[in-house]
Amino acid sequence: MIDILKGVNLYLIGMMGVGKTTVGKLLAEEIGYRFVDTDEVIVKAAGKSINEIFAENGEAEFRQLEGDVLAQVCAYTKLVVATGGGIVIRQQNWSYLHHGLIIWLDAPIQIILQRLAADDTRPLLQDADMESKLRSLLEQRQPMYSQADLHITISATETPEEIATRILATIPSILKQQ
Ligand SMILES: Nc1ncnc2c1ncn2[C@@H]1O[C@H](COP(=O)(O)OP(=O)(O)O)[C@@H](O)[C@H]1O
Ligand SMILES: O=C(O)C1=C[C@@H](OP(=O)(O)O)[C@@H](O)[C@H](O)C1
Ligand SMILES: [Mg+2]
Repeated sequence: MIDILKGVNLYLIGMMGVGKTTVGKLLAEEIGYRFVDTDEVIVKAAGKSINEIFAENGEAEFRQLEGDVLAQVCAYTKLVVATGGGIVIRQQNWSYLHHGLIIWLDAPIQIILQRLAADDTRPLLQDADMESKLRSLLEQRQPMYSQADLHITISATETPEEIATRILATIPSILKQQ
């Protein structure tokens, strides 16, 4: 796997709660890559939480920081990058994502709802009607997520380890197509 990837970065995209951060760490361990989470880099650089950035600086500034972080990490190789779910909405981010292999983790809304029902760290989901909010975000973003090189649909019972294994098993076939 390491040989055929030739150091190319893996970028995980997809909705909040699909498991980009969780699965990304496992993928990196498995293939001996370093793991980067764009949200973690932003939080460290800003010295405040994602909630605080959204509340105090606004979403537009968060998106600017997110794009800046992506541009910086693209200079490195051998990375698994877990992105934030909204990274796909800026067209210019795609020029960076396309430096590597883009993997869309996709899960039914019901799975995401279960996972994030008690979560208060995603400012965009602090809405009385979380399900409608998720549906409208997905509707808006789906055409962009579908530009990924690899589409992985997750079932309710699949563990992060199983998902990472499935991704790694599928990568050789997409590399051949490119
Ligand atoms: N395959 C899985 N099965 C069960 N729970 C999961 C799975 N993947 C992630 N989770 C849980 O779902 C929540 C969101 O996962 P996270 O990796 O933060 O998603 P994302 O980075 O895509 O927003 C976390 O509580 C995590 O532990
Ligand atoms: O979908 C989004 O717009 C967001 C997703 C979050 O990351 P995760 O996808 O890792 O939850 C985080 O970047 C921020 O709360 C905004
Ligand atoms: Mg994440």
